[in-house]
Amino acid sequence: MQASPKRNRGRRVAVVGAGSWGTTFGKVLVDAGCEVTILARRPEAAQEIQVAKRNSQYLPGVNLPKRLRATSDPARALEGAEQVFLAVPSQSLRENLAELESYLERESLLVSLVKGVERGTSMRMSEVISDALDLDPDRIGVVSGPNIALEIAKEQPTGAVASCVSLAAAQEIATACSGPYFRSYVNTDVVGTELGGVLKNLIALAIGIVDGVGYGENTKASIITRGLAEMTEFAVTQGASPTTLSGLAGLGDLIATCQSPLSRNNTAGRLIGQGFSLEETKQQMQQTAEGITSVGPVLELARERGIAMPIVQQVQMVLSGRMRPKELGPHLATEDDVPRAELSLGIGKQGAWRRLLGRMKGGRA
Ligand SMILES: NC(=O)C1=CN([C@@H]2O[C@H](COP(=O)(O)OP(=O)(O)OC[C@H]3O[C@@H](n4cnc5c(N)ncnc54)[C@H](OP(=O)(O)O)[C@@H]3O)[C@@H](O)[C@H]2O)C=CC1
Ligand SMILES: O=C(CO)COP(=O)(O)O
Repeated sequence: MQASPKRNRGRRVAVVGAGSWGTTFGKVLVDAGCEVTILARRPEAAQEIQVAKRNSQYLPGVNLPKRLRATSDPARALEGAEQVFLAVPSQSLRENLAELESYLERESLLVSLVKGVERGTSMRMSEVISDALDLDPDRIGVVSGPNIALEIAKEQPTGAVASCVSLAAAQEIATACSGPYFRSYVNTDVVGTELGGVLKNLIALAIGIVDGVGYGENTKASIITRGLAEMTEFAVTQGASPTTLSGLAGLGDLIATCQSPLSRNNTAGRLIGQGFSLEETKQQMQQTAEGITSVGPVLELARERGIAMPIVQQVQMVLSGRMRPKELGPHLATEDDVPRAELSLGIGKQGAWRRLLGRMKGGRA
């Protein structure tokens, strides 16, 4: 690795979460020149990173930088941190923030690296942060992109988007996390950047499922392409710009996650496609697969806005055992629908959507 960039010299930041992404992101920040402390919930995990410069559970075989610090003490981790990067599972973020609130610096930026939505509220993580800490949106950022942790931990080059409604804050975040192998671009479309990361997980589950069944590249290409249309329509109805969904945080991450056997969402889908139940799959997965918990809240929001997401709908039906994996395919959702223009985003409420809603009655994944 090249010498640390000077522009981040003296910049203190913290990462909350010592799993595969929190640890990798800590390394990205150190290699970008920041002074980084990771907050781990288990003292032994903090100790291993701090002393052995390893995280054997989540990043086997990876040597972490000497300058990367870790602790399980929130006061020590957050002291002086001008940016706090959050890398815990979406369903625990609210309770984690409540525990951290009293240790946060008054001016610090809170940056979500989390790619899920909250069950029960259907909130995006930036909304959860705002709600839990009563922060102004210009202190809340998001970093998202095609960022498979293990590849980045091995210093394979990639890009991401740092987003905040304040362009100046987005630039600060991007500066902190741009280094020799990780380049951050900026935008102010927090909704689009965040939803790109959430929605690609659902399409990656679909890809994993059809892969597990044994379907080939035509099926997967159809799902990826129609999946991007579903992602874009959904995100736009939530206030996103469509261009964000065709950038790194949308299409970029969709490609990475759908292609990589390292993706946990893709892997979870593959196990289900091979015939394992959702419970068996969760037991086999030792890491966070956000798509499994996001599918319900996303469909809830889609229903509220009256938009159809046939692929995501089918993923939910497969996860809940109401559809066989081999039935999942973009063509099945439109078999009794009126033919329509391929590039139209609007999927409409008629035909297949109603039929799917009918089949859905009786529970959710
Ligand atoms: N891995 C990746 O390639 C990427 C992941 N992300 C996103 O980052 C987020 C974190 O994922 P990732 O690091 O991969 O997940 P992992 O499963 O690898 O690690 C989860 C981390 O969160 C901790 N944790 C689990 N439950 C709780 C809780 N209730 N309270 C506090 N901490 C908890 C775990 O601690 P413990 O070890 O003690 O259980 C562990 O440190 C997800 O939203 C994911 O989508 C985004 C980009 C890339
Ligand atoms: O978000 C990711 C890559 O950008 C990681 O995807 P998984 O959570 O499916 O491993």
